Amino acid sequence: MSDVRNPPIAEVVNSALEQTIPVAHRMGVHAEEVRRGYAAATVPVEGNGNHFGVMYAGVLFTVGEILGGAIAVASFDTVRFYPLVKDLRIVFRKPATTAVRAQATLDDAEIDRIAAEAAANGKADFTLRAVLSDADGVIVAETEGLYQLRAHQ
Ligand SMILES: CC(C)(COP(=O)(O)OP(=O)(O)OC[C@H]1O[C@@H](n2cnc3c(N)ncnc32)[C@H](O)[C@@H]1OP(=O)(O)O)[C@@H](O)C(=O)NCCC(=O)NCCSC(=O)Cc1ccccc1
Repeated sequence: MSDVRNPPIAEVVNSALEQTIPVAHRMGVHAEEVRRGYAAATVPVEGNGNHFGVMYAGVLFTVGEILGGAIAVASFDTVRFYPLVKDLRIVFRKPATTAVRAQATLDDAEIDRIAAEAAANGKADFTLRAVLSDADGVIVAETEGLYQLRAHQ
């Protein structure tokens, strides 16, 4: 249940995405569920194809990578800190011919470590792994990103 003053975090993320990363919004990347330690986002196949009729690699990269930002919004103090990505590896396991859903988790102990380290040092690195699945639940790609939570200057 939400109201205008207290929208669900996924709505906050979608609004922020539209404003701050419009290229991802234009792809149709949409945060579906976001809470402390968990983020899931989807992207449609329509408009996101490539030269041999499957989802373009950059679209898969984007829907996986964006979870680092979404999970940070729900898990950390974004008034003091912002997330960035330092490194991201992606494995393309199967061609994606349907909408794709990406999801990632961070456990409580890791969230606490990152928050404490960022508070003490002004920055904290963390690894986030995402799994990308098609409409039949087939894993089409996996990502492993090295992110940093960094204090605003
Ligand atoms: C900051 C760091 C990650 C290095 O960190 P560390 O290894 O811990 O090293 P250290 O802290 O020592 O800093 C080293 C040097 O960097 C300088 N510096 C710091 N900040 C700034 C600044 N703002 N502008 C200019 N310079 C800055 C800092 O002063 C220092 O300079 P110095 O050596 O003293 O002269 C750097 O490699 C970097 O900016 N890489 C590019 C990252 C990038 O562009 N990613 C893609 C965009 S994210 C995205 O789009 C996806 C996304 C969306 C939503 C949510 C999540 C993800």
